[in-house]
Amino acid sequence: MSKSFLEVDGLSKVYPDGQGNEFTVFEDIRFSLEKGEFVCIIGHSGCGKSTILNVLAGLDEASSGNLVMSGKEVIGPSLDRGVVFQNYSLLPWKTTLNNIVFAVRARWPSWSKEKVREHSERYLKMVGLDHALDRKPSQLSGGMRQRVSIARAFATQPELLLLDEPFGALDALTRGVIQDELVKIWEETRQTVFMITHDVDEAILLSDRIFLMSNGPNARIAESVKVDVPHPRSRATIFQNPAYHKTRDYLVDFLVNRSGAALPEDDGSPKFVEPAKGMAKPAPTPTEESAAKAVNA
Ligand SMILES: Nc1ncnc2c1ncn2[C@@H]1O[C@H](COP(=O)(O)OP(=O)(O)OP(=O)(O)O)[C@@H](O)[C@H]1O
Repeated sequence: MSKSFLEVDGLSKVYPDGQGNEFTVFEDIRFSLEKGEFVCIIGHSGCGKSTILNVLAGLDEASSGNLVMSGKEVIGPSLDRGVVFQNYSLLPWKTTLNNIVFAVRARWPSWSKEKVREHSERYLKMVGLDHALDRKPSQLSGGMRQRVSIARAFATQPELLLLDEPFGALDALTRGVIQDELVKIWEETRQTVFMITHDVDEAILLSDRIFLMSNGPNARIAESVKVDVPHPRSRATIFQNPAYHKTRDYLVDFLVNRSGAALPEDDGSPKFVEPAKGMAKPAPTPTEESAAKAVNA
């Protein structure tokens, strides 16, 4: 059987609850990613999204389970996995360009100075920052800093890019502009991305698939939702596609009505659903009996 690029098998995270008992944040998390896929994960606060991302990054350890990328077990952090957090972590004493150069040089130590510079500039151009190469982070807006962080992460071409709510701290207008830039840079590079977001529209704009997590404790990745909207996508036109609305309705219904009790398949893998082909799980129509119970409750 052919293996996927990334295989996550039976991951769980358990903390002591401070009263001598254990608290299971999530359990039996199973999923796979294919090379070049963009997958977002959505779930209510506290279900364990950041913990899963940190485990993928090698910055945290799972209590149990396996993680295999390109046939090799993932242990500890590596340049093969790049991370962008909500709060940009640029080196304040270096210019925009040199923040990228620093990372590119670490990734390819044998490259010439010219090649490193040309490569770094190309990625800054992709996020519209070629006019700000010589500015220090303190001379950039929050949105510009986050664009540098994204350019830096893509420029080092990690096998897997992990984005933890990268736009969470930005205002809605800036967020929209950078979402379009992220679409553009991903269209050009087609890197494999795993991203956390709380924004349903952002997830649909960016993803090939969206993982839906049930609420914690004992959270699971219950569903894998296909986003059947052709690439290239743009914020300005995506809402014209009927698949966008069907997918959106499906996600909102999950988050509002179903995330408390949603379960994956019996083998632990997420249920695969394609909302564009019709609501895979319509809300149950109330029967006379259930309606009477609801009225009398
Ligand atoms: N060091 C720790 N000790 C005990 N519990 C922890 C620790 N770190 C995280 N947790 C708990 O693990 C759970 C998952 O946290 P995590 O940050 O992964 O959730 P999340 O889904 O990313 O949340 P949010 O959407 O709010 O960012 C939370 O209930 C949190 O309180």
